[in-house]
Amino acid sequence: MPRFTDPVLDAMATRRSLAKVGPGAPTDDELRDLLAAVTPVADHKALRPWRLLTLRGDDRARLGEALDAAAGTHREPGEVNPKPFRADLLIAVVASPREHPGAPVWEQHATAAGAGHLLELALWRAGWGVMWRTGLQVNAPEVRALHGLADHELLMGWLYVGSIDADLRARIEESPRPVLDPTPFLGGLPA
Ligand SMILES: Cc1cc2nc3c(=O)[nH]c(=O)nc-3n(C[C@H](O)[C@H](O)[C@H](O)COP(=O)(O)O)c2cc1C
Repeated sequence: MPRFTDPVLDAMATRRSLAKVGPGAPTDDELRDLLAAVTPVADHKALRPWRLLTLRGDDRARLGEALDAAAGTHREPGEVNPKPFRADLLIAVVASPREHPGAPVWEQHATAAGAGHLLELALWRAGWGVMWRTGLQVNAPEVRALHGLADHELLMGWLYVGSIDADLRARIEESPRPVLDPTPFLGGLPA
């Protein structure tokens, strides 16, 4: 793949999700610093229709219990749902739209999704491995209640964040994935 000389375009072109990440995660202070690169997300009427929640430590066991309750999964005593433990930090991306005559809810969801994507890229550039995950129970009542969502809010999933082994990172950067054919993505108005 031809590499972009512009570092932002290069980061966008070479980012990839990592299903397996190692221990460690950015602190809330580090996240706040990265948010300076996220808050400029395109936002019709500047409604700021999103917020983030960090889940660490035992929060992940609580998430596992909520997911199990939502799915009707029963486990043996002492057994926990392992899925939320795939990373030390989960960042819940919450769309938090409001009624506005000039910016319908779908546009506000688009802004929240944009914030999630920018944060994913910012974390990647800061050296962290990230994967955005949802699952069938993402907006189940038990899961929504755990996150304290209001009725109008939507949980857009969690960014699973952890460390990347230096060798893996080097391998990824040395062998970027093939570029997708841009043709299907670009068109004009039908005649
Ligand atoms: C909103 C959203 C939810 C996603 N949920 C899942 C998921 O639950 N499980 C999964 O394997 N991938 C999920 N993905 C896809 C991965 O995050 C990732 O984009 C995909 O594996 C492709 O990898 P790439 O980002 O390196 O191209 C989701 C992506 C988005 C944007």
